[in-house]
Order: sequence, then structure tokens, then C-alpha cells
Amino acid sequence: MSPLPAAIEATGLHVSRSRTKILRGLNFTVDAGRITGLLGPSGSGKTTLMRVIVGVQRVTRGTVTVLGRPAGSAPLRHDVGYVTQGASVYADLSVEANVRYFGAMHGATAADVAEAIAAVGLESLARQKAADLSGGQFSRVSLACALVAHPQLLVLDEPTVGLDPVLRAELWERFAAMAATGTTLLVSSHVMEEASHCSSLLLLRDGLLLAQLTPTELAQRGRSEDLERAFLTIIKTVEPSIDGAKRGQEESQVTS
Ligand SMILES: Nc1ncnc2c1ncn2[C@@H]1O[C@H](COP(=O)(O)OP(=O)(O)OP(=O)(O)O)[C@@H](O)[C@H]1O
Repeated sequence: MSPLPAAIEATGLHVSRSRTKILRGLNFTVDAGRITGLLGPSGSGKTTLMRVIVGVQRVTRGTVTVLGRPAGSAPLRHDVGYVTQGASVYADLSVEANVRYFGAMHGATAADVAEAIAAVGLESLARQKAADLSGGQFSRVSLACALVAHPQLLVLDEPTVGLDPVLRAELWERFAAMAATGTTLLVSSHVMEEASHCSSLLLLRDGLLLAQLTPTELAQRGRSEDLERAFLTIIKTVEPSIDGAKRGQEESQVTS
């Protein structure tokens, strides 16, 4: 079988916001039909990178191609799903009405709506108003609204925050099943143990890509099966080069 083309390709990606350099020269590819984890400490640039990929963040320099087209181009609207950290659903509508509403934009059927609700484990609450759900249930409505469109690429910003371990495990199983049927998933997290569910990991720190590697390679390079510890080891190893990159940037700011 010939390999699938990359679902996302970033070349020399720089993003500045309010004159602050947030992403500083990222180069990477995300394989189609796989789960790629976007991992890094708070403030490292994960959300900014996701916003670029879904086309809502202006790029300062460089290119990002998504499913073979420039990120944000109109034909991608039906092919890319994005679930932000803050759930974006209508609190005064029921779970079902929310999913139906978002599904209608993509021609989803009643069966698609029921399937998306079941996928996030909210069947028994389908008729409940979103406002009356718990925090974890509320954020799962958002996920169902993205799933109902059957996107080719699903970008999820910290989807497991606030979920109990059982639900978290179920969601990861769901993501794996989606990847097995060809969906590409890019999932951010700062919980390193979740890295083990991914085929490939993008490790971000201070807007720089420290490494792109598999969980096994992370454990090997970081010399620990504990992926949190392995990540910390990698951070310490590359710290001097980060300082160097920052210095280089400050020098270019002085000269530009
Ligand atoms: N509009 C803005 N103007 C200036 N700086 C911003 C703006 N939005 C975000 N930033 C900064 O960009 C950096 C990266 O933010 P981003 O939200 O991408 O990080 P993150 O890795 O997703 O963090 P978290 O895990 O906490 O959500 C942070 O230092 C943040 O303060």
C-alpha cells in the first residue's frame, strides 16, 4: 500500500501576536490517518499552532498546507473540525439540538446526530439542556458537534481536560477507531501520559519544535518510561539551543 500524503505540512512557520513572537520557525508534517499529539507546557504555543492549522490565525511567515490546500482556504471548511478549549455550544439548547444544528451545516442525517452523541457517551442526556450538564459533559457536546460533520482532519485542543479516567480512556479509544478509518487527529495536551495514545508527537517549548518523535522514541531519548520525566530530560538537553535561538531572535530584532 502506498503511504498516504501528509495531512498537514508546515514550513518555516512564524507567528507573532501583538508584536510578540509566539511560533518561531516550525517545520513538520502530520501523517494522514494517525493521531498526532501536540505536547508542551502552558504558553508554549499549542493553541496558536492549532489556530493556524484551522485557518483563524494570521501567519507572519512560512506556509502551512492542510489536506493539500493552504490552511484556512474555503474548501477546507467541511473537511476540518476544530474543538476549542472553551466549549462553543448553545447552553439554552438540548444536547441533541446542538448537534443537529452543527450537523445541518454539513448535511448530517438524524443517524449521524445519534452516532455523534453516542460517540461521546451522552445518549441518556440527549434531551437535556446543555446548561444543565456538568463541565465534562458540556465539553463533550462540543466534541459531538465536531464529530457529526465527519471531518477528515479533527483538531482538538485539550479534549480530555476535566474528564474522569474512565471517560478519558473511552475517548482515546474513540480517537483510535476514527484514525483506523482514515481520520487524521491532532490532539493537544499537557498531560504527558496521554502521549502514549499517539502515533507521533510534536514537542513544543517556547514556540520552538523541540522534537517530532514517537512515544517509544520519547522514552528512549528521555531515558525514562515515565513520559513526563522523559520530556523534562529532553527539555534540559535542548535548553542551550533554545537560549541560542532566543538570543538569535533578539539580535535580529535589534538589527531589523
Ligand atoms: N493575542 C495575543 N497577544 C499576545 N500574546 C498572546 C496572544 N495570545 C496568546 N499569546 C501568548 O502566546 C503564547 C502561546 O499561547 P498559546 O495559547 O498558543 O499557548 P498554549 O501552549 O496553548 O498554552 P495553554 O496550554 O496554557 O493553553 C503565550 O505566551 C500567550 O501568552
